[in-house]
Amino acid sequence: MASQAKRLSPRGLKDSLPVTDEVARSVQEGRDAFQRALKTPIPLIQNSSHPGLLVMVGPCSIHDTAAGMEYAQRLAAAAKKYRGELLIAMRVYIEKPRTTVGWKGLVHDPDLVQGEESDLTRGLSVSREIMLRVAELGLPIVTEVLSPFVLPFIQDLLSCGIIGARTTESQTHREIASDAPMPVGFKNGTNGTVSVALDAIQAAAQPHSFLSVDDDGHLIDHFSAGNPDTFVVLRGGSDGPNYSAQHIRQAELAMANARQPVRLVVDCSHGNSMKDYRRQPEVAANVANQISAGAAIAGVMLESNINPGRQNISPDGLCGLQYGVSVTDGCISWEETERVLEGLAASVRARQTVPLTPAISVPLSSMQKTLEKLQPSVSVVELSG
Ligand SMILES: O=C[C@H](O)[C@H](O)COP(=O)(O)O
Ligand SMILES: C=C(OP(=O)(O)O)C(=O)O
Repeated sequence: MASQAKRLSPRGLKDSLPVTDEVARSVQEGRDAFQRALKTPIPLIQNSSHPGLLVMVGPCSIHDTAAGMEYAQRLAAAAKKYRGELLIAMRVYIEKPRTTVGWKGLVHDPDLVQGEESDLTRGLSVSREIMLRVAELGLPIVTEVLSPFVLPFIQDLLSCGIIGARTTESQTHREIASDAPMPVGFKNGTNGTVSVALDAIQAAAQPHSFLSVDDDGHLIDHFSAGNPDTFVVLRGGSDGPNYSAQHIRQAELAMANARQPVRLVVDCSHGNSMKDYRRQPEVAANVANQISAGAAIAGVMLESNINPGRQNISPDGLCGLQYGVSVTDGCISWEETERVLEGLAASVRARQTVPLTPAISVPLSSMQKTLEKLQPSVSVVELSG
């Protein structure tokens, strides 16, 4: 028998777990940094105003908030170490879209009771709480935007939203993206079709009238302004991976044909790793090579956890599980993640040491103008001799 419905309001939860001014500032800085990272390609000369390569990294899903926080602390240190080269954001995924059925994430089932009646009210609260604690570390948060009813409880803590492969074609999700106060990435479809993500970014850029939920939990007739800060995430699909240089060029061309700015992120997991987490470093290394050679890739996504692999949910709930191991898709270990981050940072450095000697002779004044347009912090000086 269904239990008695409880009334929930985003305002009630936000009042019990409020953001401080410092957290609000840090979330806004994360949103701005994402915007800048997407707007212009990683510069060929070091430029302090560009935040570097976007790296969205973290567990496939959060099921144990203590392990999630331990991961966040490690990642916050890495984010500091690579500041200026990598813009690191943590995947704090609290909802999981399932191909058929399965655990739907911390929001829906915080006690891992799968199939039995779960405590969604507690799920919302522990999900907001871990996001708040991660944001307090100064780490930008990225999550999949799945339920339109969950988003108002956590939106103020997000620096970026992702619409997953199973919902990129959904009008509801495109409407939500059109109203989001942050950049939103659309994944290609599960079968590998990129055109649906391109359709989505065009739809999300437009204003929409749609039903939404306000802070008091009431349905409202809402009007969105349209979101120009969207991007495509290439995640591969059932027809194989789509991260090769050829795939990147095809995607760039498709975006240009759709009159969209080229903003591409490669997901090293899912279809691109052929669902084998151990392949993610190989995908990341390939992407790193492309980045050092100047490819128009704004960022990468990685599924990573404290310990490698995955495990099935045990009937004993959290007590029956190995610490720091995913209960959804397999993840690379923290040690492997450190190696991948170093490789990505090295690719940004390599891109920025490409010799700038022009192959043809151009007048100094015109070269100076072009360079200053591309890199406002650079000045060209004439050398004698
Ligand atoms: O990223 C996670 C999974 O790929 C996604 O939730 C689908 O999982 P499933 O096919 O195991 O249901
Ligand atoms: C579900 C996910 O990805 P996708 O939508 O690409 O399957 C994910 O990144 O957790």
